[in-house]
Amino acid sequence: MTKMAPFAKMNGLGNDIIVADMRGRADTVTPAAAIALAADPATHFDQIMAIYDPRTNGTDNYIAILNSDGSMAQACGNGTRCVVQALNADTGRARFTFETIAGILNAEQHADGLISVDMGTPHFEWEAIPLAEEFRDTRMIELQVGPIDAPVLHSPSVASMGNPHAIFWVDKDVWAYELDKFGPLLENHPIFPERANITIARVTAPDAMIIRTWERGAGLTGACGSAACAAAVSAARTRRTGRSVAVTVPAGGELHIEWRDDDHVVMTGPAEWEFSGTFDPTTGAWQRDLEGAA
Ligand SMILES: N[C@H](CCC[C@H](N)C(=O)O)C(=O)O
Repeated sequence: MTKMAPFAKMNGLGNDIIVADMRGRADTVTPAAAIALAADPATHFDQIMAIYDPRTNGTDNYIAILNSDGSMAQACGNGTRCVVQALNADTGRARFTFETIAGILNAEQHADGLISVDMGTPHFEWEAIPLAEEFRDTRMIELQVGPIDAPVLHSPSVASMGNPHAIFWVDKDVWAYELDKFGPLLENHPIFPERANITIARVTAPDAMIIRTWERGAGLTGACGSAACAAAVSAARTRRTGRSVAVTVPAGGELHIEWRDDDHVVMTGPAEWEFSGTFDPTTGAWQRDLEGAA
């Protein structure tokens, strides 16, 4: 049996996150361990954020992101805020530079407890998202669900925040759509060779929108930070909003997204600790820490 590793069950606005402390170890969190932890209702998560020792000079930690189906994700905004809060509690530091498979990102915990993550720059080229075929205008690609002459959802914007996103604009209440039914079909549509995170978005003001997301590899979630970023930049690009937007997420609560003039997207929001335990990174066997234990 491998040595147990500490973890914290946390959430970022209802996005269920496990922060796994893999610092100082040579082993990794396996897809099998992720699938086992996701299957247990007590530890069910949307993403595991595994914190490793740094691989590159100038970075604090390497972070691997696993979805609940065991696949890897390039970005997880809500999870990154949870990592910052966990490391802040451990080290007292407020600013961090992380490396992920998608690159380097900076994050900071503010005095009021909110956490900002610089999610990097968005990409809109069809090859970058990626799409299976060329689309000159990624503000509105040809894709629809429902009857051909009366589609329920159609013409999404597509964007990469390191990971692939499609945003369907709607006028009605976002809860009126059967995202549990359409999400899996769209996530796995052949137009998305690496699958995609699927969001429906309703703009409610020039600086506000409400979204729901079907996440690649995780399904319906309480919130998806990178989708909020992808929706905000897509809304600004299509002149639905300005570059500073409050995004309401399904679990309730808001993320603030700022698309800065230097093209970086900065997401600000809370993170919440739920409980701590230890787990076996190979099998996913776990136990809860005793309440009040030192
Ligand atoms: N919940 C995450 C996104 C996970 C993305 C993942 N589902 C994928 O791209 O495979 C967030 O807050 O950004």
